[in-house]
Amino acid sequence: MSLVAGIDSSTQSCKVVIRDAGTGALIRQGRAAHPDGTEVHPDAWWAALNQAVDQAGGLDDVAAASVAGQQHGMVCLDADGAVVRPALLWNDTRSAGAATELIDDLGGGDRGRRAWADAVGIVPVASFTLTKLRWLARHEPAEAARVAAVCLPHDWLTWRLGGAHDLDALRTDRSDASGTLYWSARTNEYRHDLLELGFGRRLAVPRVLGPTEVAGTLPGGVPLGPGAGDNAAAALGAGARPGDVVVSIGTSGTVFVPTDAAPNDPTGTVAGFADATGRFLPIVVTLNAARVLDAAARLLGVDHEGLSRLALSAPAGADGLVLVPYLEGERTPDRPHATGAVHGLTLRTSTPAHLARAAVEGMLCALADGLDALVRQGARTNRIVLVGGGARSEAVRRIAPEVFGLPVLVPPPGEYVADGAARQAAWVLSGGDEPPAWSTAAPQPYEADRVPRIRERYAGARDAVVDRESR
Ligand SMILES: Nc1ncnc2c1ncn2[C@@H]1O[C@H](COP(=O)(O)OP(=O)(O)O)[C@@H](O)[C@H]1O
Ligand SMILES: O=C(CO)[C@@H](O)[C@H](O)COP(=O)(O)O
Repeated sequence: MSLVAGIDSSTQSCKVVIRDAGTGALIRQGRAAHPDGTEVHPDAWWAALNQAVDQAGGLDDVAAASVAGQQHGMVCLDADGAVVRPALLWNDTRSAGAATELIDDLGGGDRGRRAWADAVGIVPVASFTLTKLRWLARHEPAEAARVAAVCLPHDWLTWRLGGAHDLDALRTDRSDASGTLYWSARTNEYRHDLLELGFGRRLAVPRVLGPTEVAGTLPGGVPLGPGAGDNAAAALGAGARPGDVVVSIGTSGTVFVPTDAAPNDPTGTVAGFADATGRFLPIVVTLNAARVLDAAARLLGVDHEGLSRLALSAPAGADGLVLVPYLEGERTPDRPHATGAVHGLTLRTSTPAHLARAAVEGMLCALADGLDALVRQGARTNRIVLVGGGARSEAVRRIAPEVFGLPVLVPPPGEYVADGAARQAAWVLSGGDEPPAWSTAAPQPYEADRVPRIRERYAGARDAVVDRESR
């Protein structure tokens, strides 16, 4: 029996799974927390990775390993390979102004957005790496002057695992490269000109590998796969089939479908990422998902189970109470400075149950808006596959079909991003055109009639929010 390791360095924690390369059976696992905040030194990810690997019984007996991770985070290295400053993460919105400037640089407004979508398949918002590089160049010129190379969280961790020091040894994969604004999933090429436009000069960047190319080796010669962005890895781990829309409720909320054709959405709502199999991954991402539930539970003084029970005890639509979930600002829609809001308070709706229900519905409505955008881009949508920490909530599982209007399948709770990385590692070993077929446990189906008034009421409320107070 050969074993493979899959690692997910996500926003809140690092998760490691060790699986049988042939069958996919779970053998061991581990996890360790990451620090809070939207600016994190990569050394903290390295420490968590080592802790999670130790908890998973080490990597001495694995035949291959791959790292997946949160996308877009700006990891800047100097000429000696040292980290220049803590990484700005995907959910750090300080570069919102830089995103607007980059759109202006290519003609401004709709023209600028279309130019970016045509060039690299995505339109600048604060999440994407190049906006962070522009922010760095403008606000920290001394640090910017030291930067010799830029890479992403999963690239850096793969490089460290391989014991490399040389910037030439940096590797990435198509899925993560496609979220930078300086690599095109459609042409499979870097746009060094756009990197220079954003940062002011060219930088070394990782070589972009195909789905089963080797990115380095662990001590002892064990191959490291190319890795992937977390959503592409989740698609691989959840075994999404044509017509399956994956909805992941983690720190971010994501809605995506693997496709053969590159999407092109000049509004920027649908990002044209690549997947981890050589295809594409049209995706809509929100900044507010599981943490909205965390916040609602905190506000109501209950745990997740309590929140779920409360939400399910209120009527569908919460008698008109609507929670707009922009607690971290928002990326889709592009409202980086927005705050959340509660609308429809009456004596009747002023109960913990109504608020709990409104929190679940509001978070899901934002994702359902994303699903509509994917459909406008031609996505086939037969059913929802619900994953991520928030999918553990019974209320989320039962309310999701009412909001999405599609059957919802919930695979057994698991670490689908780490599983996708493990499956990629097994694919590196097996070779061939397709990843190994792993048998998966049957998902739990959830069906309910669509309740149109939930989304209608949300649509009437979602723009009525105020911006964050400037600090
Ligand atoms: N039963 C539950 N109900 C609602 N949310 C949950 C539940 N269990 C975990 N979560 C939340 O899920 C989030 C973690 O999910 P995860 O997918 O691991 O996130 P990430 O990949 O962004 O680190 C946390 O915010 C956690 O509080
Ligand atoms: O920004 C994106 C994708 O565009 C996020 O998916 C991040 O990659 C982090 O995801 P989680 O840690 O919430 O899974």
